[in-house]
Amino acid sequence: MPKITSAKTIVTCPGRNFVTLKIETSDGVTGVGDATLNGRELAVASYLDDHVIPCLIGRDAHQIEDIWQYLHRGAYWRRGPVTMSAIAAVDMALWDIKGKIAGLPVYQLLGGACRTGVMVYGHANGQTIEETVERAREYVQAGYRAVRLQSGVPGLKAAYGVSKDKFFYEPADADLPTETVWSSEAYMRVAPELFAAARQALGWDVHLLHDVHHRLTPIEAGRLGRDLEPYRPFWMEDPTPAENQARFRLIRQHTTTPIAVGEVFNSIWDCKQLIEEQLIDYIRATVVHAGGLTHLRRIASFADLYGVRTGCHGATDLSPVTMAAALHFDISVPNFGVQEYMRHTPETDAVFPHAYRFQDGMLHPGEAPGLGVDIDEAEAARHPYRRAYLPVARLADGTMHDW
Ligand SMILES: O=C(O)[C@@H](O)[C@@H](O)[C@H](O)[C@H](O)CO
Ligand SMILES: [Mg+2]
Repeated sequence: MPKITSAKTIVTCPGRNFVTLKIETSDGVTGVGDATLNGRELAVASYLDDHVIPCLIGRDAHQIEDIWQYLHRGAYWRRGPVTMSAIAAVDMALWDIKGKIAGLPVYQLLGGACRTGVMVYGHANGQTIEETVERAREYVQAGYRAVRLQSGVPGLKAAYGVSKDKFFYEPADADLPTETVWSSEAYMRVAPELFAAARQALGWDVHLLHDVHHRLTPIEAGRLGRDLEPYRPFWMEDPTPAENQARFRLIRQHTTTPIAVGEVFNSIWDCKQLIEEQLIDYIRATVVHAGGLTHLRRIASFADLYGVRTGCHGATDLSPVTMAAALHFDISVPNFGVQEYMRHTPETDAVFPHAYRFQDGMLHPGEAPGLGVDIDEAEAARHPYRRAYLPVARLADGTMHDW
């Protein structure tokens, strides 16, 4: 059996920080896992280096479930984004190793393909509605079947999801958190106008998505959902903070606009009530922050009981290792919805060579054994860590709000 002989974390910053776990076995087979937690990267690297890796050495790399249970139960202190991202990285690397030894792409080990490819959505954004719709048109012309729309808000210097760069979006932009000012009132006026303009320009054959990014109260979210209904959004994402899952009952009472939640979740307990009360339509939890493929499959199976579909997070702060692992998950689950695909920069892709390819609005994980992604350590070493924080948001009167 392939024993784990060594493991290490690799921190690199090709334009933004990534933490990668690399595990080596007695067979000489290696596997990689993403351990990136935007703005808190070194916490996960330390959790792995100082607390997890010593416990891995000598274990049977094939025992993915037992190692998962050992790291989850054995820590005593359970859950949380740092812990579950570290466990996720181990899980991804062990599935990578298992696939390489079996000579099969991981999706074949997960039950095989349930679809020909994985529908993805791109990110159209702009300072104005016109700019955003123009970007969306470019995504449609590039073959995307689904596009997220995020525009600036008149009167606000910055709005979530609006990038200075036309194609790439990276919110962790400063050595200390950038302070932004938010107005829900101004935002709630412009979002329906954005969707009206987009439907007018693009028609009905493209899925349009939107990320509220945790910023509204439940009743405001109910109002926004109702205002968007004429434009049939594919989903309204993160309408309100989800620590209290019961908050979503009020939104559900007021709108049929589909709801997606979960990119900040790290375990099934964060979404159990949302799913069993059918308060959401898509679960956004992803491989790197929700305990890896092993735990994410449990969440997807539970969601399937209630007709909730997957819609995994796929922002640039999730490395190509997560994107590769997510595609093996996406193509193999029965209740797949859509996969976010915020493309990485060429600089990042050079550090993480990968097999997945975009074609006709879809990604496919490829047929390489394992996850089909690796880390070029020499290239990674060229990009030293650089501290970066996500922004924070305050209201005009200084009250802390949700970014
Ligand atoms: O839906 C999304 O992609 C966003 O919510 C992310 O861009 C999110 O802001 C970042 O992943 C935070 O690091
Ligand atoms: Mg989001």
